[in-house]
Amino acid sequence: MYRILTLNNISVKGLSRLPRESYEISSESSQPDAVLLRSFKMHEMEIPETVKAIGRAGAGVNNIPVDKMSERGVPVFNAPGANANAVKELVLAGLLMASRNIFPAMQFAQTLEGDDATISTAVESGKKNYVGREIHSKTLGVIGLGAIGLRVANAASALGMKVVGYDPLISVENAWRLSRNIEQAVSLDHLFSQCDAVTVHVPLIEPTKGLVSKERIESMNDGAVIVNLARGGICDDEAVLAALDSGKLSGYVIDFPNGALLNHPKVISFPHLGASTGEAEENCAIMVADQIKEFLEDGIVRNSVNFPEVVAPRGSGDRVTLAHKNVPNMVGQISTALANAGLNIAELVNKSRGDYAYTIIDLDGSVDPAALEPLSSIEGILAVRHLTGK
Ligand SMILES: NC(=O)C1=CN([C@@H]2O[C@H](COP(=O)(O)OP(=O)(O)OC[C@H]3O[C@@H](n4cnc5c(N)ncnc54)[C@H](O)[C@@H]3O)[C@@H](O)[C@H]2O)C=CC1
Ligand SMILES: O=C(O)C(=O)COP(=O)(O)O
Repeated sequence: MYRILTLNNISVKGLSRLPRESYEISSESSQPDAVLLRSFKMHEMEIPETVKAIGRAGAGVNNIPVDKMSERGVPVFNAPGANANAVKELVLAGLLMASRNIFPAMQFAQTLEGDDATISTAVESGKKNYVGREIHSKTLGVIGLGAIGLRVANAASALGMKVVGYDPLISVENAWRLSRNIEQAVSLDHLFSQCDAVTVHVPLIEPTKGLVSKERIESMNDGAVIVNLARGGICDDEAVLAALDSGKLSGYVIDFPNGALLNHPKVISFPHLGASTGEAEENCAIMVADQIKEFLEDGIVRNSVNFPEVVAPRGSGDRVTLAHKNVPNMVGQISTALANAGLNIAELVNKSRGDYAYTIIDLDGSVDPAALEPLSSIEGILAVRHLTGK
């Protein structure tokens, strides 16, 4: 029986991929084999030694101590692209809300009273206070052309915007999928200097902290809009508020409000709503539950953010998986330890990614677990698992 600890509500469609005959799923499991979560902040949590994998039903992993898990040989999985359409749609909604003063105009409409003729008169005289700007022909900068940024860039271009993109690490696949109408910005400074609106779609990591800075905002066109459905901390909030007050910016759309932003009339705050659609919640939960199942049952690593992708069809014998440091002679030492134990390797796959590597070994027949004990004492080995033949 595998034990799964859930730290957030995970879509039932996803959880149903883990059959109850072999999976016990609980929000209170004390010795879990794996953890499933969304935005729960794990940094302060004592993560039990029994945890072999963590599955983030979503994209961002800044709520998970990924480095600590890497050192324990624990893969952290996410669900790339599974909520990207949901975020794209809310980005477009936010951009339109900011451009057309939709929220204050709605608030005005809700205050109207009287008979139909009175309301109609008030509507016609009041609307001049909410005149907006069209997004058509305006320039949108999209920072980060991953699953979300790619979709936002293509959709905005289809709506008639001039789109400029920036992503020095863009994947080949996404570069192919990007509309050829999207221009490539040579630098972030160059992007900001030509934009009427900028939307950020990068992870919150050291190089992206404060990326939307005072200087860059000042270089934008007057009355520009910033959209941040990525993470708080990517924009310098103090600079954004000053630019809203001076009129340099006309709107700020944020999915991660804080005390300073909440009451500003030009800030459009959403309660971290980007991925909150039934479709996205299901997609994410299904993807990550499948990946956790494959890992627990077959040691397969797919869509991990800290270990390489290692997919190998299962043989009939026992399987040994090893998460280890990416240093010379690991495979040599592992093979020697197995040979010393009299074990014959049927298949071996080894892949590395940065400082870490992962090896799957299929053995001939079944193996006494004691014979595998020497593997754990090889320097640089982080986690060893023995999966008995199917
Ligand atoms: N508001 C919400 O509910 C949601 C927010 N997010 C946030 O959006 C972020 C992006 O999500 P996805 O597009 O799915 O991730 P992704 O991993 O597909 O795309 C991220 C892109 O950012 C690029 N990038 C990384 N560092 C960069 C830098 N310094 N400058 C420019 N580009 C850089 C990468 O090359 C990659 O193409 C997530 O990390 C998460 O923080 C994601 C989903 C939902
Ligand atoms: O996928 C992400 O990065 C998100 O921010 C979505 O978070 P959530 O799963 O809605 O708590």
